[in-house]
Amino acid sequence: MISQLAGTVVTGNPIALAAAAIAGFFIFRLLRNLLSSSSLKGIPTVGVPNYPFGFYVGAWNYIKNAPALTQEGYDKYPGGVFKVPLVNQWLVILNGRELSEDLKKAPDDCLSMPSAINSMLHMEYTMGKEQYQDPYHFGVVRNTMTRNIGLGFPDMRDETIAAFQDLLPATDDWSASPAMENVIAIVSRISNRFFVGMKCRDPDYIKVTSEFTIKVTQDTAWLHGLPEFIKPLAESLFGHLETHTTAAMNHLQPILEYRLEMDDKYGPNWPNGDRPNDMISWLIDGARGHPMRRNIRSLSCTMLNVNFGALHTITQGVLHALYTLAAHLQYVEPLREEIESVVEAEGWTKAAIDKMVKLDSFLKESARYEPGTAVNVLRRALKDYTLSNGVTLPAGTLIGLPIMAQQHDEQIYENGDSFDPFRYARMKETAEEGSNIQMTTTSTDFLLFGLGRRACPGRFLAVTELKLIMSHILLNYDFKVKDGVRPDNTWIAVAGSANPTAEVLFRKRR
Ligand code: HEM
Repeated sequence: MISQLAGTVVTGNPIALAAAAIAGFFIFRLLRNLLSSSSLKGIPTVGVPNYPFGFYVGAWNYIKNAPALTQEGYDKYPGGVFKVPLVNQWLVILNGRELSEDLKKAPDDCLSMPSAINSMLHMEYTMGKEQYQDPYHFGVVRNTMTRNIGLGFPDMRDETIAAFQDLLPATDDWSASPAMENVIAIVSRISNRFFVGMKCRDPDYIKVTSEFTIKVTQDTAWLHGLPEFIKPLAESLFGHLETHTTAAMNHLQPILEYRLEMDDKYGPNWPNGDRPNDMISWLIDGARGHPMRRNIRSLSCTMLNVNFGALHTITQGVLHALYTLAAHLQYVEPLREEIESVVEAEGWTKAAIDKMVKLDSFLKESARYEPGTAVNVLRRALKDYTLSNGVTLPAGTLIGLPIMAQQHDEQIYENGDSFDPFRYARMKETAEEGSNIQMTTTSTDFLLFGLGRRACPGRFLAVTELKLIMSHILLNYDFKVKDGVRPDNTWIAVAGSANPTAEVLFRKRR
């Protein structure tokens, strides 16, 4: 059969050529999976039937049931490791605090975060090749942006009020709001007020930034199924990167041209201190002396990437918290009381937001309980790496931590399977002076923002925005979900999402 097919291929029959290419592709993948599975053979497998092509059946099972299968591996191998099949590779999951510490301590040239993220998000096709090769904006987010949150706070508060007025006007009677659509637009308005000033009021710009964020996640899903050599072509034919970069350039070109011209003349010290203190200026600072970064196209694409980091994640955080609160209205009053008394004493300042301990606890518990992913803190072994339990991960292995199972573990959290909104506020009351219990603190018990040197640098902005948005909702609206039932999350493989189509009912607070 194979020799017949080979013969027809040689004579140039196009159908046979296509069939041979597809067969070759699957044979190549099967061999690759068999080879990589032999190098991981000491590591137990979860969810894969023991017959030829079982890998693919297992990968399909994992797409449908990742949270349950990850939990199964966590329960079966406490403190150990196990592997699950993704469509194109194995994912090795490290259970428990000690192995999480191993991952945290490992240097980047052993366990690499960018390499792991690229293979999951296909960054070069979905977010731009230069963003993957030269992610200088990570440093800008970590340093300049984070230092400026306090200064930007009054604008972000102003934008919170304006965005809610425009997108969710408070009405006397109940009215239903498509939660995800409105929340992503509100998050984009507030974040972009901080990133680009009043440009955030341009609805088309907000549409471009929000759509880019959604498209990266959508394109990532279908690119997973394609062989490497087809991806550039597929993305240029069907993908979003070029369209959204051009759209962002159309919006940002006049602003960027002016800023670059002034930068040529004065550098960072404009006359009268008139230089806007925003993401565009901070990126230009990071791009000075680097022609590949310092041009309209690259800066526009970087702005989209900064938006991607912020919008999807903060939107998910707000939606999970909002759905949970709307289905558990008994927590509304204690939160309102705290917010009102803090604001009465301090006004609307960043320091006041930092003092909202119950709100912080509620949001952290919401993220502990519903982290929105079954596995995170992804890394790829760049060389063979031996864990503290003696297991060696061969070079090339993709690894991650079982955030959902670990954050629900009753050995780590008392009643870890129950939602307890003020658990962290209580911990803070009894903790020693200076203990870091707030949401921005990363640890092996709270993995939402990752771990170690690669932990999310945007988390201080994220938590500020989450608190701004939730405190605004709590003080200005009554809200509920239909029948009082929390809308179900949706899942594809390890990626969960707060329900994308649910409606929340709002009215002016009575
Ligand atoms: C609730 C909101 C957010 C969540 C849950 C979140 C989560 C994460 C996680 C899990 C990582 C990987 C950490 C690791 O593997 O150890 C990460 C990295 C990163 N995040 Fe966030 N993030 C959020 C908001 C933001 C915001 C607002 C920004 C920027 C404005 C941002 C920018 C970044 C960047 C640049 C990295 C890469 C850091 C590096 O590799 O050095 N994130 N984030």
